[in-house]
Amino acid sequence: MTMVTGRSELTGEIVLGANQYGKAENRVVRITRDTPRHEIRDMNVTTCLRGEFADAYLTGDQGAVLPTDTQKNTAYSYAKEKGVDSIEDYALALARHFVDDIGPVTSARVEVEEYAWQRVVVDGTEHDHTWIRQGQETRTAAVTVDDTGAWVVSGLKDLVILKSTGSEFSGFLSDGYTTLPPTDDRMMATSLVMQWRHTAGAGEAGSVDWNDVYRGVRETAVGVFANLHSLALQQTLFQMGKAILERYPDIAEVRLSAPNKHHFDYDLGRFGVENRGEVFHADDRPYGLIQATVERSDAPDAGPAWRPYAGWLS
Ligand SMILES: O=c1[nH]c(=O)c2[nH]c(=O)[nH]c2[nH]1
Repeated sequence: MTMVTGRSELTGEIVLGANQYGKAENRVVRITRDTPRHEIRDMNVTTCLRGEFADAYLTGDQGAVLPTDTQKNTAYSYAKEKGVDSIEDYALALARHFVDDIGPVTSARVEVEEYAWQRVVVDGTEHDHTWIRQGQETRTAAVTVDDTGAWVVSGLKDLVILKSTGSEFSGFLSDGYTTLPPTDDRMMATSLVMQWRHTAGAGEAGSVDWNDVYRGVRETAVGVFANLHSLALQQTLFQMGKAILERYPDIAEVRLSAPNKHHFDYDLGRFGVENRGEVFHADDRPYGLIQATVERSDAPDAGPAWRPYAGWLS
């Protein structure tokens, strides 16, 4: 961030700063059909290359540039060649290929979103090749590979969760603009975004059961949300992160972001009707946005683990 201090004329040399490029949002759907019972993995795959690409920007020389079209083709081909046992392993294979096999690439980042499908049940029997899209919840993975190692951040987003009691909010600071009444019984709802950084598993392929850890982390977060009597969404987020770190020693940190999806008691008193937390107005905006990182004091350095592609350069 640049501080604006007043009018000045800058005369320094103009140079190319950080740069990266890739193919964003390849919609890759992989069906495994080796048996009559098919499996589906539905992904949104983003590839990003970092390396010796300055000439493309400075002179237009494309000699070092692996086209984004080729990156797209590789993402689709790897879904077939390597399969998609987990989005983490798929992303690691793809990122490693770009770093190991494409000369000018010094670092590759692959970001994957996965959409969940639920097998339909027809006449009491699970159907072999038909599914229904499961809500808006999305599983995510962001993998970075360079010559020195690999970093894996797993996550989820848009997990919409609500509890109708077991939440309060009171004792807050108040000033002349404060109108919010304290409450010891409110609805609490959010659309949770969570990412967790692994310290293990980036080495040997198959050394971490990413799918199993994902299920466990999600289960832990949901359990805390449901069972903790919450004094604030802030407290709930910290306890979620803490429980995840306690359960998984290989996870270094958890980042959580949670919009407070406000549900206000609708004033039925105007009609002489009592409303005891039974009828709410679900407000979609504005919303409180509560965010926290829960981390270990001895967590190893994050390196490029959080350096994003889809977003902006950092
Ligand atoms: O859990 C909450 N945290 C807040 O910081 C806050 N602020 C607010 O108005 N309601 C809430 N609820």
